[in-house]
Amino acid sequence: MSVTDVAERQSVLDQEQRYFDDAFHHREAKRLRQAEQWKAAANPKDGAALKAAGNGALGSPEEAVAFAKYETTDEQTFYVGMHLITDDARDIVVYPWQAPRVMKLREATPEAPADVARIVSFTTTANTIVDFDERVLAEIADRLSELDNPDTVLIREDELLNDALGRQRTPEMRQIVQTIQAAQSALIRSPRESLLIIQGGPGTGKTAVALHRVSWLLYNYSAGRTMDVLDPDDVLVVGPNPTFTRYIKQVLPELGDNDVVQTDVASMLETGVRASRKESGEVARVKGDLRMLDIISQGLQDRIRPLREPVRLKAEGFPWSVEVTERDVQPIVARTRSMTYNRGRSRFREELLAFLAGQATRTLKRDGGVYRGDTRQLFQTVEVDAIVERVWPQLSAQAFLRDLFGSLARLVSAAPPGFPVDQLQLLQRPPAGRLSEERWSKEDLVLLDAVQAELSGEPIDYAHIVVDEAQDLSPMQLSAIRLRSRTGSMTIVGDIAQSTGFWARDSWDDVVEILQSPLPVRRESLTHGYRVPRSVLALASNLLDERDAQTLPSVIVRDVEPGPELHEVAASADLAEATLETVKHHSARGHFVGVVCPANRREALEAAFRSAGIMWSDADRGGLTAAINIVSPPAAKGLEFDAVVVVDPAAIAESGPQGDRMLYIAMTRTTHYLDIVYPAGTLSPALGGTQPEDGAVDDPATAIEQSVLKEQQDAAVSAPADAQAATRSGGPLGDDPRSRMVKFAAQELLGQLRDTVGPALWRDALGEAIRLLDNDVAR
Ligand SMILES: Nc1ncnc2c1ncn2[C@@H]1O[C@H](COP(=O)(O)OP(=O)(O)OP(=O)(O)O)[C@@H](O)[C@H]1O
Repeated sequence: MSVTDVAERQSVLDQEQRYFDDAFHHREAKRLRQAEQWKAAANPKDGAALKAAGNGALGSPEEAVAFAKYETTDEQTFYVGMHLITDDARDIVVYPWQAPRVMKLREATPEAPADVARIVSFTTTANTIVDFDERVLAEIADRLSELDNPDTVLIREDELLNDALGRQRTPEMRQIVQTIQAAQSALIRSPRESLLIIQGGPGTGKTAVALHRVSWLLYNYSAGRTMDVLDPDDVLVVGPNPTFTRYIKQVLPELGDNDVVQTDVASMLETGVRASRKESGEVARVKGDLRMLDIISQGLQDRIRPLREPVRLKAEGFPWSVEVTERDVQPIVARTRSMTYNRGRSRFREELLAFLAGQATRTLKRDGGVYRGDTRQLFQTVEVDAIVERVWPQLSAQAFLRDLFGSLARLVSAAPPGFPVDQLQLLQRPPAGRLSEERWSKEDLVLLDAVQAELSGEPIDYAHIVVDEAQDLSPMQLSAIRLRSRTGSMTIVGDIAQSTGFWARDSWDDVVEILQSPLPVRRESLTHGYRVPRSVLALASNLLDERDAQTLPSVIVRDVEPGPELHEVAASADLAEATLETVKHHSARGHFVGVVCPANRREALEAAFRSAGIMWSDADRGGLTAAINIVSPPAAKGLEFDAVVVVDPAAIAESGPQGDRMLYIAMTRTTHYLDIVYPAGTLSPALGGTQPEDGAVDDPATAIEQSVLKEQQDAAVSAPADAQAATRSGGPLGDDPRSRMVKFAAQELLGQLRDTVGPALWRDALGEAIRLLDNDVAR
């Protein structure tokens, strides 16, 4: 850069810094005014409320006022920051990132600049600008017009984004406001009144988008902006488990949104109990089936019984009594049984009393007696309650479910026609001696919640619900979420190729159906991979079948060295030590490490860590509190680390019906380093292990590889000598001009492949290219 350039840059920087200082002055003056208002508030509670609101709206005094500036073709300027800043005349000095006008500006690209001419991004320390980067969209567009894949090039050149992605990971996810990409922005601000489903491969930013969308909604539906106000505590964010919730929980507060309810599916439920029982897969399947709703509903109806024996109730202070029979009770039950169970019960009691009062009045009239009080009080409460209890027993959700599971007859009677009896038998279990001793499973909690809703009506509902990692939810879990949605306005994010567990699915169709939103359904996808390095994704994608491979990110932003490292150990017994060495290597370099370890290896690994004096946190229990974290494969969902060590991949892959998907999830948690530690002879061919002896093709990824190999061999047999030389990889290439040309052409080809299709299809595509080439040469 010439001296003049440096001087010019400095002068621009000084000018921008003056703007920043001025904005800072306005923001801090407002903070002072607010502090005065809090002090002047009538009571401390009002003061605290004002303070909380003010803090959210202003951000921290340490924060830079802005992170970007947009100049439009008609010479308007928009400074953009985390929070709105106005001057004394109430003119806007800095726009908050969620402002609709700003979001539109941020979706400008060189190809579709709309009215954006120039974008300046600022790098700051507190409110001091240390650097800035400017992009003139028209100039970039000119440069890119020559290229086939401008989008990819642009992303690779985006220093701010690449810096953000290359930063060391921490135990908590961070906000990404400054680098939100155009496609992400479009989803963040898609209409509130919809059921939005976002599908995306690992690390495409689904969680980030979902959380920033919450912030966007809260800003754009805040008081003063609309009548249809969305309060923070009217938004629910549901994740798969408490570890995930802890991982994401700082993003919204960082964005200034403090009171959003963030939880996991089990904690969201109203049950009053904790899960302490584990179900087999087949029981879990039945318990997650939506037909359980019918069983619960009918099971409760079955608890309302006829009054088999007539009951005589003595009228106090009079020589007569009133008889209650099934004929008297039956019409009352018919009128009240469509209500929720508990409401129906209390209405039944009221109507029973009204019936008794009517009988008493009639008898008094007949006998010429006089009673000045309320005739309902002529009868003993305990006697009335005894009838109510016989007809309509009082039930808690736990008591009901225990009784239901304790009796096959009850289950059969409650089940809808055609429900297989063997499945009902799976539900049957002997009740514990006392209700407090009953042990409940995760699946039972969802049922208890559904019973609770049938007993006493729907739970607290929310105006907007975000569900992350939604691909694994059972129909009953989805139904529990639906119960909590006031209008059907929801954001559902996940990845079908990461769907595992008892309710693993291959499409979002049933999710849409079960959520039954009356609002328009929008299905969107995110296709750029921001987390997983190219080489890691290439390896992990071998685990996917062809359909799942279609969900892979089509543009991969991260391209880092070294690629995945495979560590073979001679004997199983050495696995823990080898893992320990790898972990030590990373922690010595300050990497945030996740060790994804299957259950069968856990004990030995922990013992090795203990005897080496290594501190670690158990992600399944506490959270990601240490620099080294041991994570079970299911708990790894949604998390990310600088370095991931996968222990015994074969054991992970064999852990369940979607074991390969589970291993894929484990491998794709890394932003940089991946180490796979495995006992000799156990690495699957998909990950580069040797073929099974009988040559059996037991996994579709291997099938793809084999078919390519075979095509290459066939081609080698039939093609002329020159073509054979060209198609075989041969030995390492030299540095002569011909070899350099070949290398260059190969790299070009590879680059084009990367930019065109996902890694799972690369080999196929190359195979096909070779076949076409052979045909050409043969002609
Ligand atoms: N525009 C962006 N700017 C900076 N960082 C980003 C951007 N988009 C995504 N990221 C980062 O990429 C990483 C992956 O994002 P995120 O966890 O939201 O992906 P995901 O699609 O939910 O992944 P998974 O399916 O594995 O759960 C995170 O660290 C996130 O902050």
